[in-house]
Amino acid sequence: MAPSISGKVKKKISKAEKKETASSLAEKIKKKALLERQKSEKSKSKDQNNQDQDASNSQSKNSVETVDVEESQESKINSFADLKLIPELLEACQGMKFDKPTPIQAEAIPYGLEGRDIIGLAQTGSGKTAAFSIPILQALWHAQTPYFACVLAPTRELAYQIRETFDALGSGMGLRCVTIVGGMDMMDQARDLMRKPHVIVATPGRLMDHLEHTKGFSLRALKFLVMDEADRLLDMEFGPVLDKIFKIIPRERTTYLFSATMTSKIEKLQRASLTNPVRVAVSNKYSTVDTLIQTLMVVPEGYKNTYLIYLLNEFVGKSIIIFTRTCAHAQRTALLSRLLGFSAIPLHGQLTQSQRLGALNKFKAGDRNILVATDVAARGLDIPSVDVVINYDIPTDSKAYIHRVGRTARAGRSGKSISLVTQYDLELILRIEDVIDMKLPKEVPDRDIIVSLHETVDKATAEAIRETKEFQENRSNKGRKKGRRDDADREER
Ligand SMILES: Nc1ncnc2c1ncn2[C@@H]1O[C@H](COP(=O)(O)OP(=O)(O)OP(=O)(O)O)[C@@H](O)[C@H]1O
Repeated sequence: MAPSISGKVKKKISKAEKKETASSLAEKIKKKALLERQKSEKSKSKDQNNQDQDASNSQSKNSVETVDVEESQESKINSFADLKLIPELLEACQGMKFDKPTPIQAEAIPYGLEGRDIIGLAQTGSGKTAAFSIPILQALWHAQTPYFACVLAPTRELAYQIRETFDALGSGMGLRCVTIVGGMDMMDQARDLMRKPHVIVATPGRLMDHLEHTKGFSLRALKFLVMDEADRLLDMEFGPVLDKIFKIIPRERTTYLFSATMTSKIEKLQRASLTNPVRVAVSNKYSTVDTLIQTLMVVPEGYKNTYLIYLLNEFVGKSIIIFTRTCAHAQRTALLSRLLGFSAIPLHGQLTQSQRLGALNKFKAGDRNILVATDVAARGLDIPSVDVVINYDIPTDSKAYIHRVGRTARAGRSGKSISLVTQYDLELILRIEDVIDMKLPKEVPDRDIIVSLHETVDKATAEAIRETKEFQENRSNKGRKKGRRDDADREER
């Protein structure tokens, strides 16, 4: 046991020394905490990826009984007419300018029409939503019963988007579809549910609220359950509420799991209680699309915002999504961009639901050409015009990287992604390169421009930090109820 400092010696330590000791100690503690955090983040993502990897390595044999349908098989389906769809659906596809089925649609829809459970795996932007909507609508045409299908999505914005696809495809068949998500009025939703909708698109938390509290509403008649972004929904933070939902919906039903990145963990898939599912995989486990150009920029400490503004200058006028790890980063980065004359808007979980929908609509309409978002916008959002995705913060989960960059280069269009990499991110980037099975080429900015920008950006950053603090104080002063978060955005703070 190290001898403790004697009383006399202690007295001699001057106040200044104590302060000095304290501040260097604080510095040490901060550094240690940062290292701990990075270590735990790395080990968490390493565990996550290793588990996934282990399970996928051994998954084919002892996984849920499935039939792999690889794209390599020459698909017999070359047109929507080949699918023998009802005329109303054929006309809807034509109206949406769907000339021919995408690979996932050509492979999955026939199994759906046969009544099979499906695990659908296809790249981002490849038409998975229509792949699961069409068989449901074809079956609904012959059944015409309320509460026929329920689609679960991990975020509110994605739920709205899926509802739009159902409305468009079901436009000729008197479809009644409702969206049930957090952050919106419960009474309005209860009224919508009493109108006996055919299809319910929901985030799990709010759906469970209604199943527990809305009189007369039940899913006893349910025939189809879809989990879009299924691997995300089967993550632990949705565990308890999903288990409750699985307990009260009929086991006699058709179940679809779709995603661009699928979990192979057997127990997770079994929780979704699939019956002899067919696994339709038209891409390998984790792949990004070929029309996407992906690069990275190594950023020196303290220069991240300058590099970001350098890129915004490079891509002036383009439609850009910037992804950050936390709400505060999203708010601050949007404010910084606006202070420097860019048309940016934030989207994150600390905004009200109407602010979130407003931000997304402004971006979709082109009123703002830069959306600064947390991972609440990483999955599923389909905004055809997005030209560039910038990873301001590198995601700790490699799957989040695939979904983020998949917001561009959709439906065969080209797109670009750039990731800003600091010395703390090297391990994460190596893991991402390993998962997507490609080395991300480095881009080097024009040094002179960086130097000329740095001071201005630094000043604007200080102002953006001040305004972000103000935003967060106002928000907590309003005492916004800490409702349950539907959004699976575990890294939002
Ligand atoms: N057969 C088709 N022909 C042309 N465009 C299509 C077709 N099917 C879907 N699309 C369009 O492709 C875009 C992407 O579709 P969707 O959002 O369903 O992709 P996704 O695979 O679900 O993507 P993500 O994995 O990011 O959720 C949408 O704009 C959709 O309207």
